[in-house]
Amino acid sequence: MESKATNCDGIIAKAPPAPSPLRMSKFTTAKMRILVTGGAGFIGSHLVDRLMESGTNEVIVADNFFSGSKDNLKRWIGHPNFELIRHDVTETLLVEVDQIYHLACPASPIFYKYNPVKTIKTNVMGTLNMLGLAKRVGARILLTSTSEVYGDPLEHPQTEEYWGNVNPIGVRSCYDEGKRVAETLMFDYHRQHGIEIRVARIFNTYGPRMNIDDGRVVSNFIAQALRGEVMTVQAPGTQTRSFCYVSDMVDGLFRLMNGDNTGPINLGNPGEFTMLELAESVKKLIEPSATYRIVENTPDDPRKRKPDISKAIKLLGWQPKITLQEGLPLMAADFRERLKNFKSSEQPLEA
Ligand SMILES: NC(=O)c1ccc[n+]([C@@H]2O[C@H](COP(=O)([O-])OP(=O)(O)OC[C@H]3O[C@@H](n4cnc5c(N)ncnc54)[C@H](O)[C@@H]3O)[C@@H](O)[C@H]2O)c1
Ligand SMILES: O=C(O)[C@H]1O[C@H](OP(=O)(O)OP(=O)(O)OC[C@H]2O[C@@H](n3ccc(=O)[nH]c3=O)[C@H](O)[C@@H]2O)[C@H](O)[C@@H](O)[C@@H]1O
Repeated sequence: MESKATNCDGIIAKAPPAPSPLRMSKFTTAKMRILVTGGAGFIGSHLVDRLMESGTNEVIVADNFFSGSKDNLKRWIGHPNFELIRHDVTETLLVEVDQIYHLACPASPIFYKYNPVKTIKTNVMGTLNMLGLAKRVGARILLTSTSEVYGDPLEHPQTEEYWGNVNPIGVRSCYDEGKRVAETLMFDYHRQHGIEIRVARIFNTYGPRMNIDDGRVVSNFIAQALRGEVMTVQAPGTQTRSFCYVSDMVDGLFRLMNGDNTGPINLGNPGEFTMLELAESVKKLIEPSATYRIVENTPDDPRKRKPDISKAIKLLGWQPKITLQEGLPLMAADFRERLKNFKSSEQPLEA
């Protein structure tokens, strides 16, 4: 079967490995079989919901539960179309699938800096293993790369043509450079072996189900505001980010996987806010009594970030629908519920 996908240079790659004979049979009633690595995490579990709710897929999640949790998937455990495998992507995995969404990688800076060597292994060996699987079974593979490939950007907003400004030896490099190598591997497998690839560059995404102690800014501010703690704005507070609500992100990933373009494609919400503005929004929309203070920042924190999403609009017909003003209260409702449950499960211990 000829690959219709064009790569970033507009070049049509050689034909991909053939999918299984079952998949090619016009008599098959089999559902599309989809592997989601990192499917127990924040974005992954929302993606699993979307794939399972369609009713036309079998979904296999492979996750080592480093930053994800079975809780995120509890509504699907036991469903005949769903399988959950405890698996570390730095090891090989042999499963017969048609599509692979490769998300496995800790995403919060606190988590990815915890064991930086493991983060690099996850990005490099994990992506190699998933590409090897894609090659063996003829599956299409999508990598969730990141806006961090642009580093501390010298161009603003960031287009896909920008090559980035990344410190190769800093404390964020395990993630930033790891994802850059993962992208390189995707395109080399595409050019050399004809693998059908899709590369999404995701910009800061937030929403229900983020870990309450995830450490990223939106979850930190909301959890702090709801717990009556002071919000920690890292200096100088004028650094910017563009925040995308998770349902919009899942829709973008789905369109990219099922469209004809390899990417890389920026997926994010172009609305740009300083961290001080974010703290003010949390105060206004969620907890009027909330306060903030400026605290020390970490090295190499990008000073500004905003996606140019012209390609996603043109090639995927995609753009985010949910504004930060709409998304923050939706996330806060989920956090309120979970903090309440946490408190009530703590009570017997205190008694
Ligand atoms: N959320 C964002 O703002 C954002 C932005 C850019 C890119 N991304 C990318 O999207 C993906 C998902 O991010 P998220 O926010 O859901 O993070 P997350 O930490 O909630 O999810 C990552 C999942 O991968 C699993 N995992 C980590 N290392 C693994 C390994 N070696 N083997 C198997 N499983 C492993 C974790 O247990 C977790 O379930 C990541 O690849 C991340 O780099 C996210
Ligand atoms: O979107 C991306 O591409 C990447 O964004 C994140 O990186 P970062 O933007 O640094 O995410 P946060 O930790 O949420 O920090 C955002 C900003 O908030 C600030 N911050 C963070 C936490 C906090 O408590 N207070 C605070 O002001 C940080 O200094 C930073 O300027 C993560 O690296 C990845 O999830 C993802 O790949």
